[in-house]
Amino acid sequence: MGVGSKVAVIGAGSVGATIAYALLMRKVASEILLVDIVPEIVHGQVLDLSDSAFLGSTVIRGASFEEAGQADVIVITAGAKQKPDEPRTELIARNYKILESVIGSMQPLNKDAILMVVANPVDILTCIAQKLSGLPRKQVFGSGTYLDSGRLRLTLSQILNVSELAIHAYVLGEHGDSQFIAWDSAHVGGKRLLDIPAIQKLDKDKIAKDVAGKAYEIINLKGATYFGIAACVSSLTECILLNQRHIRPLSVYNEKLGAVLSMPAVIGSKGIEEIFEIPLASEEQSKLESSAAALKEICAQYMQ
Ligand SMILES: NC(=O)C1=CN([C@@H]2O[C@H](COP(=O)(O)OP(=O)(O)OC[C@H]3O[C@@H](n4cnc5c(N)ncnc54)[C@H](O)[C@@H]3O)[C@@H](O)[C@H]2O)C=CC1
Ligand SMILES: CC(=O)C(=O)O
Repeated sequence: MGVGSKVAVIGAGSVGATIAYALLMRKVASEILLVDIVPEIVHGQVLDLSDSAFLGSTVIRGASFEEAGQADVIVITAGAKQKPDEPRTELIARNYKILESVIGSMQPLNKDAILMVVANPVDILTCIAQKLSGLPRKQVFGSGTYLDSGRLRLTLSQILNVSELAIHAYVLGEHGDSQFIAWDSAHVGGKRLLDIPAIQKLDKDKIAKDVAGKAYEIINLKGATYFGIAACVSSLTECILLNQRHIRPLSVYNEKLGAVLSMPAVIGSKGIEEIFEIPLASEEQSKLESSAAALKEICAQYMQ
């Protein structure tokens, strides 16, 4: 556990509360501060979550926006969620206002805070948060395609019958409809995935479609997704508090493309320590560039 470390979770709905629960179970922070615009939600979630806190020694409590702004790690989940079949980008008008209000209410922010954006559309909101927060860019990133990459690794692990942890394969670009799989750089146990016969005969377009469509499928069935993202955020928080320097596909600013979107990045106690340029096939590079162009344009509209 990061001794004395405080993690603030803004937005105590399904995603915020499940992240708080995952953090409690993972025992990574000393204190979790839960914040929401609706005080009754915070009160109810804190009462419920505190019943699970005996499994660790983390304190969970409600807090003000000002107090949350002084935390070591601030996770922003506040925002509207997708309706069935609604693309994430359609949330931008509603969630831009919420993000502006949340960041404004937390000012002045702890200058060393790491701000992790989870609310959607995560790439565009991260781009806006980098500007509004006033923090250095390396301290502000989004959960990006870490969740999508986990969905891909789960599928591949079932095909190859090996642990997900043995598979190094990324979904990159937008955490949304224009995402793509970086097949060319993917490997398992030191072997290129594309050299393995079981992978060669796969319908890769179908895999990409299923991975990108998994959130839609879950939302159609039960209204929201929250367990997968909670696992990702609790793991990223641990990585920050313990300076683990794992490489994760996260929404980060790409200098060359002038846009925020997912690339593999080293994450540690100072936030994004380095962005990893990985080899992409020419078709993958084109997909990355067109994702970047679309995201850059939307972000620019909100930055004027
Ligand atoms: N990046 C990712 O991979 C994922 C992102 N999400 C996104 O997370 C967001 C939250 O989803 P859910 O928790 O399911 O929604 P939810 O509706 O259950 O919770 C949202 C919470 O935000 C609160 N809120 C609204 N305005 C606020 C403000 N100004 N300040 C503080 N709190 C405010 C609401 O009161 C509500 O409690 C959505 O944008 C969703 O699309 C969800 C799953 C995965
Ligand atoms: C909702 C969302 O962004 C996801 O589950 O991927």
